[in-house]
Amino acid sequence: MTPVLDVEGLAFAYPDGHQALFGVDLHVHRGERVALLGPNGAGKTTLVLHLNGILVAGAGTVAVSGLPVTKANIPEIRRRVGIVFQDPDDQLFMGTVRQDVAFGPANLGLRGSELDARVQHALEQVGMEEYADRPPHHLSFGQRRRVAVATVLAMEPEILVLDEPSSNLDPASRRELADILRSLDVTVLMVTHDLPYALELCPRAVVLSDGTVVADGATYDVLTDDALMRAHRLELPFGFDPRTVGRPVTG
Ligand SMILES: Nc1ncnc2c1ncn2[C@@H]1O[C@H](COP(=O)(O)OP(=O)(O)OP(=O)(O)O)[C@@H](O)[C@H]1O
Repeated sequence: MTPVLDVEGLAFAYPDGHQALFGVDLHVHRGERVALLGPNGAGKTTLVLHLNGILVAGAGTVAVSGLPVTKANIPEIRRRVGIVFQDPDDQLFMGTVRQDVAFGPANLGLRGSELDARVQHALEQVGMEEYADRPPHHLSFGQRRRVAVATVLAMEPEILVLDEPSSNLDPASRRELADILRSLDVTVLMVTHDLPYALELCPRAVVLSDGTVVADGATYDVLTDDALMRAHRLELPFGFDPRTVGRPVTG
């Protein structure tokens, strides 16, 4: 089966010459939830920005369900790969929640009842249907993050990429978002420094360090590999022990 995400030998240097990625390989299959871990400056954001063509590979290839990420394919790639950025305010700019969620599918040409149904479904998936007519800037941060997820889900992406989805959420909102993400029938790639969240949500973790994949395996195995964790500046929160929590439940 073709992986939904196929990254092969991806290397990239920024225009100032800083080499951020060195031959990264990453293959993700449909329905997987994968945590992308690594210390500050490891290259996680740089990798993610290649997945929908914001950055273009210096060397190597990126393909989504077999379609290469190239300039010519960018409109279709952006439909297939939805990125939820860390700050929801980067993604919400219309007068109402409904308008924000409708923006992407309307750009794809959806109209009328088809568009309404798409918006309604996306809002239901994140439990925000009651807020459809509210201005996004009147919502709490956690509610805005959920709406940002809905704007991406409304595009019916093949891969949902989330950058630090648990940041700035209170414990209840954090858990609610985890429940939402678990309930979705979509492939998830989640960049996070929140290692308990990675363990809770993602059966698989990939560790990037200095632009290279240094580990790719079961999240539990990664987080309990003390030497690996120390070598790549990955620290569990005080008092958190994966051994007492166990492995994430699949599905
Ligand atoms: N526009 C840029 N120009 C030059 N170098 C950059 C640019 N953006 C990022 N870098 C460098 O590329 C490397 C990888 O950065 P990147 O933001 O991808 O890391 P990250 O793993 O996402 O880090 P963090 O966890 O802090 O968000 C870093 O050394 C960073 O300083």
